[in-house]
Amino acid sequence: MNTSQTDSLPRSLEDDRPALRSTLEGGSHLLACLDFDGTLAPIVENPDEATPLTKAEQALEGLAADPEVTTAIVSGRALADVRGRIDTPSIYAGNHGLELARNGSLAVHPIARKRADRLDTVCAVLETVLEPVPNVRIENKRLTGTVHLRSVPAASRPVVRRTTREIVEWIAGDDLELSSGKCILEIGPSIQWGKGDAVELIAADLPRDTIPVYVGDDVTDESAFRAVEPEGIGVRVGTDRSTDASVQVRSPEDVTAFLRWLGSDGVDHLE
Ligand SMILES: O=P(O)(O)OC[C@H]1O[C@H](O[C@H]2O[C@H](CO)[C@@H](O)[C@H](O)[C@H]2O)[C@H](O)[C@@H](O)[C@@H]1O
Repeated sequence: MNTSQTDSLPRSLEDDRPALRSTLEGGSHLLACLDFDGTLAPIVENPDEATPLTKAEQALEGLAADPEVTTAIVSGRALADVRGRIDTPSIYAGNHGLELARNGSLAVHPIARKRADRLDTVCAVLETVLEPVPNVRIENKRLTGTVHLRSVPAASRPVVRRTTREIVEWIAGDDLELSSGKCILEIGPSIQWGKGDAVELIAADLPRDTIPVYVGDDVTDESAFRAVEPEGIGVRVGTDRSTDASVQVRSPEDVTAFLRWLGSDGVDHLE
């Protein structure tokens, strides 16, 4: 990266500096995979208003300009949605890894594609049935769906959870399943496929001694941490629960500082 100065690591990562350097020394290329909400973009009440921090975007642009670095966004959002919010990386995985755009082509998980009509029906029925609940929001992402609870009054949340579970079971049986995230219920195909699988696919195209780095904040990011560790570096945003990431930072501001450090001091340690 063309930077004349070395940036500092976030204070919470200072103790990890020797381990980070020695991991990077093992490779000649870096794969930097970033989650979007809660990682590059602070969590906000209205999902339509999520925007990356300007400095985070700039730090990512700096990394992406380095020929020794490949950057990717790996998001729970629909691919087209997240791509419209940040356009720096060359690779995008959307819907928790069920769709992957790279090298000018788009791959969609075949089972997720087959179950998309059922997902669409579930979302349409939920729109109608949950309509009386104040501020509930159904995000139909074509391959997965999200029921947003953040603005729903606490007293109404149990009924939203129960109704969603019943409707998914009634319409899709075992073909779709429910999981949870930050104030959301996620509805998706019941298959063993997640962000970690997408990260492995992306890494398989890169030089063998690529060091994979994954930064994320939510439950679906855990499979990606497991995919990159221990040869690479998993960075969890948040300190409120246990994680398979080996390092933790507190906020998207810390992620920005980490990305800046990676682009200056970090890449200098690659072979
Ligand atoms: O994997 P990600 O890129 O982090 O996407 C996970 C979900 O992010 C979005 O929801 C979350 O962010 C919203 C905006 O800050 C917030 O209102 C919501 O409570 C969070 O859960 C997105 O809307 C979902 O589709 C993604 O699955």
